[in-house]
Amino acid sequence: MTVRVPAKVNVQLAVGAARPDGFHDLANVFLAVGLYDEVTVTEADELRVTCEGPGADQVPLDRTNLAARAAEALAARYGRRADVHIHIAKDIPVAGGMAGGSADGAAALVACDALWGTGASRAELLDICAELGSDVPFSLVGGAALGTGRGERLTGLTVGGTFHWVFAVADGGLSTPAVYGEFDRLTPRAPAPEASEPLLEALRTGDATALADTLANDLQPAALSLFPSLTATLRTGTTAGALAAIVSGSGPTTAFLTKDKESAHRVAEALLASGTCRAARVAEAPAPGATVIEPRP
Ligand SMILES: C[C@@](CO)(OP(=O)(O)O)[C@H](O)COP(=O)(O)OP(=O)(O)OC[C@H]1O[C@@H](n2ccc(N)nc2=O)[C@H](O)[C@@H]1O
Ligand SMILES: Nc1ncnc2c1ncn2[C@@H]1O[C@H](COP(=O)(O)OP(=O)(O)O)[C@@H](O)[C@H]1O
Repeated sequence: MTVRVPAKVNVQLAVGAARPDGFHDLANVFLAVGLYDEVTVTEADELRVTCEGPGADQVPLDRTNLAARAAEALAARYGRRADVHIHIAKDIPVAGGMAGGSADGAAALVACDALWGTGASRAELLDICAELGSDVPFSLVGGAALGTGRGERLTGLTVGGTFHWVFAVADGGLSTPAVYGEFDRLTPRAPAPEASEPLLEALRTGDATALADTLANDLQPAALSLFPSLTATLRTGTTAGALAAIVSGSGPTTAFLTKDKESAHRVAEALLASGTCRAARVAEAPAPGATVIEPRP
């Protein structure tokens, strides 16, 4: 059973003050983008995880892997053993602020559900996703959604067109808790987070210029503080013609919104030539959430 699952970019990430449980309340506008991991699950004697692709050496293969945790959570709920081999074909940058681990968790859950024929409802699967991590429910649904609470409570959003993006993959990663910690240090009195109406309108109408004017990431100053060279990457992309440049989530991947496909390829070439990133990837949005691709439905 093979499931394809997309990466995400946060077109708005409004962050409130730290809560007593250590998490932050968010207004998190997720957009799924067309960079995908593929997770294949097959029956085995015991739970085992393998991984191939860029950054595979940084992916844990033990029970801390989000895909393994997803399989165990579903198995526990249905009183069975999670005896599966999970193979992850990685294309989403690892530790890059594009929710690669969350994507693999959601994909493994959908794959195991289909393999075992559990018949779990969408609501049940979303509950398990929320237990696994704040970003995991969005990886399941894809498209675009507003995440509130710690990001796990989703409201689907309409997207009225295709957006063209470039993602600059940085040399190295950033830890999500470290970036939230730096946010707390830099923002002693964060206001309550609210979704931006003009941004939601730009998504609804599919207007790239309007979306570019409204992109906002409250974690960006913290990511730049921990990874100062990203400033040069952001500048390179806008100089090359991107409509806007932003850090993706907690970073260090940077995201560039462009007018069309041609412009995206020009920006990607300029980013690569500048030497300010390790790789530049072109992708369209929105993309569908975790979907079974093999056996063909
Ligand atoms: C920042 C975002 C933006 O979408 O993603 P990335 O850019 O890292 O992919 C998310 O908020 C990351 O979500 P996710 O990576 O699922 O986080 P979790 O596993 O739930 O939590 C990891 C840690 O991040 C911090 N955390 C996460 C979510 C949240 N609303 N407030 C937090 O403070 C906490 O320190 C927590 O212990
Ligand atoms: N299936 C997985 N793929 C990638 N990373 C994983 C996975 N499971 C757990 N992790 C851990 O999650 C951390 C964050 O990785 P990732 O989800 O790719 O980035 P981000 O949280 O920045 O979006 C990694 O450093 C890794 O230790």
